[in-house]
Amino acid sequence: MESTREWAEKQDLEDPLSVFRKEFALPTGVIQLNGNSLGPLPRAVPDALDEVVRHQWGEHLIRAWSEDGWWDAPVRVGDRIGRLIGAGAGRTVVGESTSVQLFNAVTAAARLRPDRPVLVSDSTNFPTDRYLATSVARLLGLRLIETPMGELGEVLRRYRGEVGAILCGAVDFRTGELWDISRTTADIHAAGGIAVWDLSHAAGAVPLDVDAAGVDLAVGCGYKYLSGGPGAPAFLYSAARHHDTLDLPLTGWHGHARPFDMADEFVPASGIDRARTGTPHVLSLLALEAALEPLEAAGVAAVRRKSLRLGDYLTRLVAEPSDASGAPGSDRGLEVVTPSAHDRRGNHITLRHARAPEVSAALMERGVVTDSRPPDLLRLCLNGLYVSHTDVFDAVATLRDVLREVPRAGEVAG
Ligand SMILES: Cc1ncc(COP(=O)(O)O)c(C=O)c1O
Ligand SMILES: Nc1c(O)cccc1C(=O)C[C@H](N)C(=O)O
Repeated sequence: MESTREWAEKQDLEDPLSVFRKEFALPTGVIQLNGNSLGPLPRAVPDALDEVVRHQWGEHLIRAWSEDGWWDAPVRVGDRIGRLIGAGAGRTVVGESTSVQLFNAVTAAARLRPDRPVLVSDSTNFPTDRYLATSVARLLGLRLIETPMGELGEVLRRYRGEVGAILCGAVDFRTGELWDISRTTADIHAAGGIAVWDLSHAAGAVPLDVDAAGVDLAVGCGYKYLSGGPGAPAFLYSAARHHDTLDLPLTGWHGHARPFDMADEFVPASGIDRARTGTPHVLSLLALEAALEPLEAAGVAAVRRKSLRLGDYLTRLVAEPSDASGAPGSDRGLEVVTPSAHDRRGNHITLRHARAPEVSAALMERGVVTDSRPPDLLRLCLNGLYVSHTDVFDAVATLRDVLREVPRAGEVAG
């Protein structure tokens, strides 16, 4: 009987991934369901940082750039993230914020199609993506067309021959909807465009194969499913076929072919090294590197399988009668927004409730960490790497308690 806590506990006992939970320093009494915003602290990180700070920086000083591998870290960590997203070696670099890398990638993509006057941007994407696409269009004098992902095909048909860079979000940060990267990229190529994907809500959560999908450029956060910590550097991927012609706007000296020549002119490095910018944020970068270990050991495919099971379990529990009167969950004003099909959803489940911000705040007070997005969306991120069936059971039980107290819009609490 999956509506009992005992059933959930049994699933956890049989779960091969349950060993990975102890790799994270999860606070007692807290259920962490917003790893799509900030992943929890991997236990390996404090010791790794201690080593970097006290030993490498403290004792080796500038020698650490070579002796401790600081110089190579952006590409070394890039290769490790590359393996998680289906990128061959030498195609992914780590550094800067996601926003900076989005600017870098979209500008470079538009420059790969200098004769194309239109830049397309996913209107359902995270705001920073949309703001940056707008800025790139202004800077390069391009016409910006914003479209929801569901209507991209129509836009590509209408502007065929005119579209250059197209910036898409792989997973809708609000609804959790997952888009077909391979098919969409093929459609973009058929229209002569360059596909730039924001993989922030997909990397480390959904099995990806950016090389096989023909993705041109991709960017993603280091602090969500990669658990690299607040402000962890982002990654930038570029297909190898673009490396020689990639004209990135951020021409920092670490991306120079011979940085220590201290030459007058910028000559881009070959390969993905040209996407390096300036001195990397070494502490954050090495924290991210240490954070990757549990995910690498578990494997994205296994984590995804479990996360999908957890998502199915959560939606079934939410739909169950919520009280003795037999009222189904939806009668408490809840609606599941995220598509149920596995190939159409990312790793968070979004519920609609008229008072989502209050519900999320009340859950937080009771130790269930979720978040809400305006105006009425409650997001619950189910990362199979550290979230258990029991967590889901307890979170839904708490949600029911909260819904008894938080009235629907226009309803008096009772
Ligand atoms: C899809 C997406 N892109 C980008 C970002 C953030 O960019 P940055 O790390 O620069 O704040 C987020 C979340 O904050 C996001 O969800
Ligand atoms: N990046 C964040 C931040 O700097 C502060 C608070 C939240 C975030 C997030 O990551 C939000 C997240 N990208 C979202 O999907 O809404």
